[in-house]
Amino acid sequence: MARAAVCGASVQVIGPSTHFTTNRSTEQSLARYLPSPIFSPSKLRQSDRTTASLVKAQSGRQLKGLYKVDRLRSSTFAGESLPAIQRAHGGKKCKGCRTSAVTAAAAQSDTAEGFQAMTASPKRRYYMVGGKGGVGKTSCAAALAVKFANSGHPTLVVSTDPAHSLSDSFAQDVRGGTPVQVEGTDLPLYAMEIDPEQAREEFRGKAGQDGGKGVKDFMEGMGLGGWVEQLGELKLGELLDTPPPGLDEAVAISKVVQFIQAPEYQKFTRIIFDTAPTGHTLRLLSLPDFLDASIGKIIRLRQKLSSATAAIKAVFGQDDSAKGKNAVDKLEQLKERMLQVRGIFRDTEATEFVIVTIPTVMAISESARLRESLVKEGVPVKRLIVNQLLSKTPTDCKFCNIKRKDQARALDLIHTDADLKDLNIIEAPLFDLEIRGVPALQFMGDVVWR
Ligand SMILES: Nc1ncnc2c1ncn2[C@@H]1O[C@H](COP(=O)(O)OP(=O)(O)OP(=O)(O)O)[C@@H](O)[C@H]1O
Repeated sequence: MARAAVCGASVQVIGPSTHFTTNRSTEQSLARYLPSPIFSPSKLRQSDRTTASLVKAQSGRQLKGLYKVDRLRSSTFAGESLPAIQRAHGGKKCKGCRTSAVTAAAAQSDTAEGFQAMTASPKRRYYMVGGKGGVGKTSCAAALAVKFANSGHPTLVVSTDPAHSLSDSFAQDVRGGTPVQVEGTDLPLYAMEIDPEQAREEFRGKAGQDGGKGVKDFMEGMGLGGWVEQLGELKLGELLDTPPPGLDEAVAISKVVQFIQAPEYQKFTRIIFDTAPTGHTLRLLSLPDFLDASIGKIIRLRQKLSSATAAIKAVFGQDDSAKGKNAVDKLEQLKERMLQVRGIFRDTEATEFVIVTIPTVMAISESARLRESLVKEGVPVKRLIVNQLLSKTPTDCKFCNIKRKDQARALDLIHTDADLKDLNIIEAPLFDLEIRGVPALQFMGDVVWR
């Protein structure tokens, strides 16, 4: 993961109807999300002491006292700098950076559905958060999960990205493939990372060990060469032994679907998927159709050949035949679940894909391609989060001013891009500390999701 950027000593968020302005650093503002017991005066710096009274005055749900200020401080804070910023300032701290305001304008259009509307329905809703690698998908997904849980919705956030960072984001181990209650809070908040290797194992069959060659030879021998081409497309062996990119995630998501249909998980009314970077997601989207067509062919073929048991034995041997059947059965199961996944993806009532980007031409171009593909696949998209934005107010920091102009140009691109301009654009600031742990996520959630 990239280190969080640090330029900007205060946070100012301006929305159409709400104004949240503070002259404190993110770290200080964040202190209000911490439980009062941790504010032992001896442990606090002067700046924290001033916010301690704020915390005490806070009403509502309190986080359990697991997240100490020291722990929050272990990451990156204002005063440290990104190497590039340091270089721009000859290795010295930048006064301009320290005094500039990070501004997030939650520029929601009048027709856009705000967070309140997102929480309104008691029915289960799915949110898929995706975009280019490293833009802040996990942070936005986890922050949304905390926010939903905070608004009373039992929430499950699931990472289906084979390179997980949900555990890092919550600063807690949520690996293991089953929902784990998030510590440090009494919120109805659960998280899980799917172990791709474990999921893959479940679908790995012996029939794939020969790369599917036995199946092809057999079919050619049966005068069914025409099917071989189509089977070649399926790459049965690869599918089972070395799954193509996207299959891990498909298996992972289908596992989640299986999970959330179980009675004990019916309680979750908000389910958030922290998805893999764009390329994976696009392949994943086309997988249900691919599996449907390819596995469908195999299944039909099996039906046609059911009388040819002896010939099957000749190719696979008694045992291998059984294993081959088992593998195909597993694929059939996978196909069924993938069809359910596709159903969820395309359910405009229940599902929304949230694209996260950063204000760079490359990330925006990728977001536009993602949106285009999502439209083609019939996946509903309403929102685009533009993350890590610098304040729009010029300061005496030369580097920041150049960067700011660069970001403004990138933002203009969004507003004119045919694939993106109709989306509800949510502008999220670049915070001056790394977003990590429940209090930080809660802080981010309150800024981004409004
Ligand atoms: N608005 C922000 N301000 C400051 N830091 C941020 C912001 N958004 C994300 N970060 C930080 O950027 C890093 C990458 O974020 P995150 O893991 O959420 O990205 P990702 O898109 O999920 O990455 P990957 O594609 O690797 O899964 C983390 O250290 C996170 O704390």
